[in-house]
Amino acid sequence: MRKRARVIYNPTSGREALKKDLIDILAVFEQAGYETSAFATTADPNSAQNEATRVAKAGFELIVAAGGDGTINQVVNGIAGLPHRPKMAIIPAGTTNDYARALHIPREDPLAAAKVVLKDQTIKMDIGQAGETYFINIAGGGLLTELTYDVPSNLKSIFGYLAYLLKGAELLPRIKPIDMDLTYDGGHFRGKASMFLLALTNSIGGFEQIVPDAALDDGKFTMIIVKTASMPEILRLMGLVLNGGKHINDPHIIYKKTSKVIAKPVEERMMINLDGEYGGDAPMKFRNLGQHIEMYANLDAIPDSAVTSESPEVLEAEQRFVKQVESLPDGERETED
Ligand SMILES: Nc1ncnc2c1ncn2[C@@H]1O[C@H](COP(=O)(O)OP(=O)(O)OP(=O)(O)O)[C@@H](O)[C@H]1O
Repeated sequence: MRKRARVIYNPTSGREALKKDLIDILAVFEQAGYETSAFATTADPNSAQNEATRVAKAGFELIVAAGGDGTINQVVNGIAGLPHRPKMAIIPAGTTNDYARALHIPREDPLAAAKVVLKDQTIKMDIGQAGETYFINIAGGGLLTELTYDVPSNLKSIFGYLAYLLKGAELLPRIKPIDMDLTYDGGHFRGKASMFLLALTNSIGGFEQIVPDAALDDGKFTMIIVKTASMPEILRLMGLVLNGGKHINDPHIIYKKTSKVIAKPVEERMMINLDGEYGGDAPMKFRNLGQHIEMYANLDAIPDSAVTSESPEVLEAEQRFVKQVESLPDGERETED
C-alpha cells in the first residue's frame, strides 16, 4: 500500500496563497510518494488536533501542517501522546512562523515550503510537555509573558510587543517581578523574576538571538530567567540581544540547559504561556521529550550547532544521569537562590 499523507490546512490563516496553491501542494506530496488528501480546519479550536489524532490512529505516515504556528502546535498536540506518530511537514502561512524559521523552511512561498519534502531530509525534533499539553517552541511564566495575551496578534513578535508596552502605558504598572520557585537539572532558583522562558528552538517572536545556541534535538530546553522588571533594564537587555546575543552573560539573566523544570508560584498566581497561548496555572512540570517527532526540514541550511549528532539512546542515557544527579541531597547540587 502507498504511504498516506494528510494535509491539515487552516483556510483562514495568513494570506490566500495557501488555498491558491493547494492543488500544486498536493501534487508535490504525490511526487514524494504519498497518496495525499487535504482537510480544512474549522472554527472548532480542536479541529486540527482531532484530525491529526484520527489520521495517526488510522496509520497515516505523514501529516502536513499548513497554517500558522498555532496550527502546527495543534497537530503536534494531536499526535504527541500516541505510540505511532506520523512524520510531519510544515507549510507556514501565519504572521510570525517561528517554527518554519527554525527549520529553514521558506516562509513566503507555500509551494516552495512543500517542495522541501522532495529533498528527503528530516530531523527528529524535541517537543515540550507541560502537564497534559505539548508545546513546540516556547513555554514561559511571569508577568512579562502574561501580558502577551492582551497584545493584538500582529504585534506578537517580541519587539512589536515591547513597542506596544511602551505605548500602552496603562500596562506598565503591571510589570513587576513575582516570586517564583524553579527547579531545573542541577539547580534551583527561588526569587523574584519578571519571567522565565523555556525555548525549544532559537526562533522566538521572529528573532534568532534570544536563545542563540538552542539545539533542535538535544533533549534540552534552553531556560532563561529574567530577574529584573525595570523597563530601562529590560530595554538594555533587548539591546544586548540585538547585539549578538550578549544578554546571556548578564547578571540579571540566568541562562541554562535543562531537560526538566518544575515551576511553582510562591504567593501570587503564575499563569503559564505555551506557544503564545494561556496554558494553565503553575505549579507545572515541564519535560523535554527528546527527538519525539520526525519533521521534514531544510537540513542543509540548519547550522550544525543546532543539530546534535546524538542518537536517542545517548540522549536517554544523559537523561538517566540527570535523574541520578537530581536524586542527590540538595547540598551536593548547585543552587541559585
Ligand atoms: N475555518 C476556520 N474558521 C475560523 N477559525 C479557524 C478556522 N481554522 C482554524 N481557525 C483558528 O485559527 C487559529 C490558528 O491560527 P494559525 O496559527 O494557524 O494561523 P495565524 O493565526 O494566521 O498564525 P499566527 O499565529 O502566526 O498569526 C486557531 O485559533 C484556530 O481555531
